[in-house]
Amino acid sequence: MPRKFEIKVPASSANIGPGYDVMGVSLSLYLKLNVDIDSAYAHPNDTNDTDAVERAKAINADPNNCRLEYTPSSEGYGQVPLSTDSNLITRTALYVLRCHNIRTFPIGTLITIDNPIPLGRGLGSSGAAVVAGVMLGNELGNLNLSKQRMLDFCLMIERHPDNITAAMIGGFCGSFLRDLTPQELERREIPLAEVLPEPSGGENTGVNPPLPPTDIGRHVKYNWNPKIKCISIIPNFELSTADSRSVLPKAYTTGDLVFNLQRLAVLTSAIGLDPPNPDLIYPAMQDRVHQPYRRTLVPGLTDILTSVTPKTNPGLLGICLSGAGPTILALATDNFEDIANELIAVFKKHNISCSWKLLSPAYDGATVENIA
Ligand SMILES: Nc1ncnc2c1ncn2[C@@H]1O[C@H](COP(=O)(O)OP(=O)(O)OP(=O)(O)O)[C@@H](O)[C@H]1O
Ligand SMILES: N[C@@H](CCO)C(=O)O
Repeated sequence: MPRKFEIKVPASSANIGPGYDVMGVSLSLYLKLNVDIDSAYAHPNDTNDTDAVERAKAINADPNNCRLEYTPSSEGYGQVPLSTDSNLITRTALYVLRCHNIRTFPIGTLITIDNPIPLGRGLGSSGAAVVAGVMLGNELGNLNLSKQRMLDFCLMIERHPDNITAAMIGGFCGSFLRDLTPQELERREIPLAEVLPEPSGGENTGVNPPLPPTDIGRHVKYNWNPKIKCISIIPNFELSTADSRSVLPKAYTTGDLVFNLQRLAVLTSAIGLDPPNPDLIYPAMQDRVHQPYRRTLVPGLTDILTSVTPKTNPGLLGICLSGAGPTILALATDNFEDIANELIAVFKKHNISCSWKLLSPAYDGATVENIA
């Protein structure tokens, strides 16, 4: 049966200052997958229709029966792999399908991806790609997995829960990973290469990958005062999450941990209060667990985090590094353009140029809509 549907997954900003690997907010910037399945695409009747013949060639050349395209305006266009064995979204979908004994996509699958989320900038591009891939596998395999179960699959790939929980569930979320039994832990710590084999080998690969343990992640959704908007200042360079995690220490002092825990406890409620209080939010967004160590990777970060305040810029509530950086997230109720220009000017002093976006929380999280 031919079928068309759209998967939509929001960007996200993780940590929000003190909530390293714990907090995240989804943002109104959406990765979209347009999926069109018709077995007739693989065998066109009209051999004079050059588009149909090209489409069939691409589908039949792919070991997983799929033609994958990005819109030319997409972030990552010409950069991300289009082979379904290598692309993060389709590899993730194949992982989910193979866990359920389905080896490839349905014959004649066309996927067009529109991605406005900049890659490697701290706006959860990989989290959105993983969530989209898990939802794609769920739809293509008619698996009827719940969002809670889909999060387990996401956690086998992106192993911290903050971005993926916000992207899947929507809104302002807190999350943790439950204690796993030694057997479950062994399964979850299987190297990524064994979860997502590359190349996948199409239908000739007979071995199923490891199923995730059940209910790995636990989460809550906090209130977010809708007057609070998210200004994202996006520097023109990429910083991979892996590199940005590699500079963090293995242990912390009690003083630094208590500093973060105190702020985290206040911030989770302060963001829902009305009116939003900058005297509470600005200091509660400070952090001693990741931002101080990432200063070496983001020129100007110390300046940004200290020189632009609610006193210098009315309307501003708080500032932090977005995810692993280098994007800066500023929460504000007013004067968005002035605040953005001020932050861009600080980066400019450090020879970094930036673009900016005014975003809001994406309350619905990831969605699937049937088109036909
Ligand atoms: N839409 C996409 N299609 C294919 N691959 C993607 C897509 N989005 C992200 N990726 C992959 O994820 C990588 C970026 O992931 P990374 O975790 O380093 O940064 P991020 O997710 O943007 O930032 P953060 O996790 O700090 O929010 C890209 O280089 C690319 O390999
Ligand atoms: N909590 C993660 C988010 C980025 O994926 C980090 O800061 O490394």
